[in-house]
Amino acid sequence: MIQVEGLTKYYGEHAAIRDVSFTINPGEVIGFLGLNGAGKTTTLKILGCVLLPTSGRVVIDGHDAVRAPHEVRKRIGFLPDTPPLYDEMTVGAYLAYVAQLRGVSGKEVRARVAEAEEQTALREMDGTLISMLSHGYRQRVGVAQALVHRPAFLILDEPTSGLDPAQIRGMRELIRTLKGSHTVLVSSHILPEISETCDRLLVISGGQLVAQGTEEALARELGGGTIEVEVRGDRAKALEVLADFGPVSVLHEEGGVLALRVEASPDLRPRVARALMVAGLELIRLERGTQRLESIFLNLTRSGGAAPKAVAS
Ligand SMILES: Nc1ncnc2c1ncn2[C@@H]1O[C@H](COP(=O)(O)OP(=O)(O)OP(=O)(O)O)[C@@H](O)[C@H]1O
Repeated sequence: MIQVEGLTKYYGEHAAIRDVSFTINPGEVIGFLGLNGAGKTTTLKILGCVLLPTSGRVVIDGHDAVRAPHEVRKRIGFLPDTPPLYDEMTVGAYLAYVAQLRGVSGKEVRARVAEAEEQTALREMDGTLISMLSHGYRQRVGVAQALVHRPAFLILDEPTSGLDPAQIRGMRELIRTLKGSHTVLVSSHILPEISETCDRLLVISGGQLVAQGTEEALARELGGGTIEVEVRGDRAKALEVLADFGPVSVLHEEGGVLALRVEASPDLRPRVARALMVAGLELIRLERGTQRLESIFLNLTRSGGAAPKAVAS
């Protein structure tokens, strides 16, 4: 279990994070969501034992990150925003070096390197110089170095940053395969990525944790969420009916069918359906919108950290 209590970090006069507290249970995959400069990297570096907090504490499986960093480092694997790779080494040699640094015994090193390469689909790159790797493969080596000592807890800072769509899909699949065997904290400012891979979200804004919970629960608590409908009939009437529920946008219009999105809680779907039918519109489709997480996120971060703290589960 990971317990973070009242974590604060000042850079000079500037507080990068303030009074951040959360708990992560074994086996959970947690998304750490925030805009640029929100304080994600600072928090993750403290959890990764590469930065000391100004105040507050991090306890991992009963070990305090400041008082017992060695114990904590054994239990965590950290992919920083820039992976610490040595260009002049081969992938295999680098991973073996990292394994030894992290205390893996000499006779186990080869097996652990092979295991980490297997997990990150790097087997065929074992003998390749790191300087020859594409950005996507370098990210994978970054994840492999975080896994090589078999830590229970993995911290991944923006693992998909700079990857192309195919590589992003590969990284998402990799994170999914780690689910169950590892506890994972993965940061991102890319919403769909977090939504697809994580069990629960921590949302940080202006250095403060502004919400935590499942996507469903946050949508419920914070009134975020959208409803999408397709209707046939009087266009102006459809817009008028939906505007009673929230801001409306037109998604597309084809063959007399109008697709619309309204920013309203998906719980209101039965009322929206009734209102459209009462207004004489032909209802073709009505469902929970896919932009749900984005609207929650924008609601939470719009006020730059002044949003009320919401805990939902
Ligand atoms: N070494 C540093 N010295 C001074 N200020 C810093 C330092 N590192 C970060 N900051 C500031 O602390 C705040 C939080 O930065 P942090 O890098 O933790 O955010 P982030 O959420 O990871 O952002 P990004 O997504 O852009 O990486 C920002 O205002 C940043 O400018």
